[in-house]
Amino acid sequence: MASIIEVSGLTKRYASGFEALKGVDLSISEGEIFALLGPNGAGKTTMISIICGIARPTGGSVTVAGHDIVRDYRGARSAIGLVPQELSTDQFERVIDTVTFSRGLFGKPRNDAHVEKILRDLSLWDKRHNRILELSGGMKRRVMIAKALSHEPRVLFLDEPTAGVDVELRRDMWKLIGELRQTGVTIILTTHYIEEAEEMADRVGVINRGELVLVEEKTALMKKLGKKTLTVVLAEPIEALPAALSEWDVTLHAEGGEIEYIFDTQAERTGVSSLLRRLGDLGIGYKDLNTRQSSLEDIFVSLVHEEKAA
Ligand SMILES: Nc1ncnc2c1ncn2[C@@H]1O[C@H](COP(=O)(O)OP(=O)(O)OP(=O)(O)O)[C@@H](O)[C@H]1O
Repeated sequence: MASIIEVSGLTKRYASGFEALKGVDLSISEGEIFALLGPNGAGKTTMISIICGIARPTGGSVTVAGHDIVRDYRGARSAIGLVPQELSTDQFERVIDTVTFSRGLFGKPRNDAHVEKILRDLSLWDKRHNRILELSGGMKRRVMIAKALSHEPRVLFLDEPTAGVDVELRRDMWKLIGELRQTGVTIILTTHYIEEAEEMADRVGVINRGELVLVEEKTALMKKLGKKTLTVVLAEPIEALPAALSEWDVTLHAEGGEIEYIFDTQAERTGVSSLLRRLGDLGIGYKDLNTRQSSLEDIFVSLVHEEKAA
C-alpha cells in the first residue's frame, strides 16, 4: 500500500538540551491503523506534535501526503486531523457550529452535507443543537473527533483516545475507530492500554527513550514473540520446586498447588512433554493442564525491560 507519512531520521532536542527523539524512521501506509505505544515520557507526544506541525524538529524530515511538514506546513496540516487528549473547544458553543467552524479554519468551503454526515456517523446528529457543556464525556470526545474530521483529512491522529474512560465507552470508541477506518482514513493512535493496540491496530510501534525500538505487524509480532504459559494443577501441593526441574523455566504458584512453565511456541522442542515425563518420574501427580498465549502486554513489558537492562 502507498505510504502516506514518511518520517526519516527525525530528531528533537529541546531547549533544555534534552534529546526527546533520537533519529526516528517510520513509514505509515494509507488506510492502516497504527498504534504507538510507549511508557511515560518516551516521546510519543513529541513525535505527534512534530508531524502535526505543533513542534519543530531539530533534524530529519517528515512528509504527510507528500507535503513536507516544514516547507509546506499548510499542505501537510490540511491532510491531518488531530484529536488531542484534552477537550479543547468552547463549552458554550453548539455542536454543529463548532464542527462547521473547524472546517472553515482550514479554508475549506462550507459543506453542510459533509458536516451532517460526520455528525450522523458519530451519532451526534440528534445533539447538533446542544451546547458542548450539555453533553456526556463520551459525546464530548465524539465532538472532538467530528471537529478533527471536519476538513476531510486523510490521516487522523488520536492521542490516547480512551484515557480515563470507562470500559463501556472504551469499547464504543474502538467500534467507532473501526468504522472510521472503513471510510479509508489512516489512523494513528497513541495509547497506554496495550489491550487497545491489541484490539485495534494493524501495526504496532514501540517507542522508548526517544527511539523506535520496534515496528511490526501486530499479528506477526504476537506470533514471533509469542510465548505460552503452561499451568500444571497439581494433585497435591508441594513445598518447593524439586531441583530436578531446574532445566525448565518453571515457577511455583497457588501456595504450591500449581507449577507454571513458560515456553517458546516457535521452538523446535517446547519442553512440555519432557517436563510432564519428569513430573511423572518424580511422582508428582497433576489433575489439570492449561496453556495461555502471552499477550501483547507481556511482550511490551519484556521489551521495555530489556531496553532498561541494556
Ligand atoms: N518543552 C519541553 N522541554 C524539555 N523537555 C521536554 C519538553 N516537552 C517534553 N519534554 C521531555 O521529552 C520527553 C518526551 O516527552 P513526551 O511528552 O513526548 O512523552 P510521551 O511519550 O508523550 O509521554 P506520556 O505518555 O507521558 O504522554 C520527556 O522526557 C519530557 O520530559
